[in-house]
Amino acid sequence: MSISLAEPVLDAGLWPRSTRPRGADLVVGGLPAAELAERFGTPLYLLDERHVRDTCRAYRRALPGVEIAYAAKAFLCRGLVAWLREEGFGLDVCSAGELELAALAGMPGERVILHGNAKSGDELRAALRLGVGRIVLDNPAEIARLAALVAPRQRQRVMVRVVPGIEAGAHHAIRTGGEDQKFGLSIARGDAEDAVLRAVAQPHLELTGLHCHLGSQIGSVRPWLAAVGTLVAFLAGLRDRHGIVLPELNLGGGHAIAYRSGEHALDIESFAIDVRRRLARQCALYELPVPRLIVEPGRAITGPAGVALYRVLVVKRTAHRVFVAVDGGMADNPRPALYGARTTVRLVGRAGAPGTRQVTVVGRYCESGDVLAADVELPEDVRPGDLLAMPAAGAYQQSMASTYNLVGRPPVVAVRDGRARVLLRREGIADLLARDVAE
Ligand SMILES: Cc1ncc(COP(=O)(O)O)c(C=O)c1O
Ligand SMILES: N[C@@H](CCCC[NH3+])C(=O)O
Repeated sequence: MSISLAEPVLDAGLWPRSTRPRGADLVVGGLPAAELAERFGTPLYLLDERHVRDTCRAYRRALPGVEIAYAAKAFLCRGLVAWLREEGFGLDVCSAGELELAALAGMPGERVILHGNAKSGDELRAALRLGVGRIVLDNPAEIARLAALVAPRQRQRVMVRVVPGIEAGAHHAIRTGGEDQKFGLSIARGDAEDAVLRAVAQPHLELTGLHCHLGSQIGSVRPWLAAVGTLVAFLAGLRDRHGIVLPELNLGGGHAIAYRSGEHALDIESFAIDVRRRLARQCALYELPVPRLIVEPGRAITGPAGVALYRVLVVKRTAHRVFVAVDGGMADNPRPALYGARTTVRLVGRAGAPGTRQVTVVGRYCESGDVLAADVELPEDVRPGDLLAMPAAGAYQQSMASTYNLVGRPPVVAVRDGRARVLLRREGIADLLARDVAE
């Protein structure tokens, strides 16, 4: 049986859980996509609040006793931080901007973890002022710099980011566990051990443990199991050689989600069971106390809860392909251009012709590489004015958006139980011009 994309069939793993077909439209968070596009304009990003909250609860159920810090770089705004705070999550931040927003949104400082391979003095000072739970040290010089900033009677908790020498992640640009990259300190070269010794020698720093982040969009538990092996062996070495026993282990994020039919998200329950079992076994082997775990998922929390809506402006046939040009593109979603990322596209708001044609969905920006979805099937009568929806749009799209060509960034609207609430408003030309202060 052949199924046309115009028919109301949904791949349940791709769209926010509240998504339902209604005629030719999709209803998300109880609201028809076409109506939301009319009301808020396009491009438009929707975020299903219940989906975010349900995912947080699934993580907490799967990982009792584990500290979970959402990676703010995936997407951040005050409304989201309020949901995360209520769901018992912390926040992983990597800039003074993310840090200040977290504080403004009422995230308790002790639940915040500051990262960064090149933190500025202002960022370190802001972290100390706001009382962040942990600062993750990424290079030896930072250890003395931070220690010098801590007030005389204060003690700042820190972790050391280590490189376990494990390659994992969907694209070379988002792999951070291998030896040849800018983040962290190599265990194999002895850099990590040197940093641990420097950190424990600082009376104003309290070293609580190790951090490692292998990469992003990792679909199998295996790389983390390998990392646990390496990290526990290193912990045992620290104890044997220096009498240092560290009580915490932060395994970072990187949990994969599905962008297209047939792709699988990382199974968080298997992750929880397998990682904890491996950790317990390795620690027993070395007679080490089992460290308390921390994880930092970003994409897995907000990615699947998001939908991007675009309006078709132009359909152009060339000798090579049919281009469907929409009113957004690489500035609001740079992932296809940066990582060759592939996504799903669906016509919404009207029933298309039963037959499909292969098209390339492109953006409106002045780059030939501004391709949102190459070689996808859409109804053969796709035309200007049509509305296209793309799922799994809640992470690393808005947060990496730019104002290229002086086009403002789209709004983000939370949907829940038939109600819509603007989280981030559309950036207008006045916003863009306001930065330009020279006469
Ligand atoms: C230190 C750290 N933690 C967590 C994450 C979150 O990654 P993801 O959104 O893939 O879960 C990242 C980004 O890859 C990171 O650099
Ligand atoms: N921006 C990347 C993820 C980077 C994670 C950074 N540590 C993506 O869209 O896949």
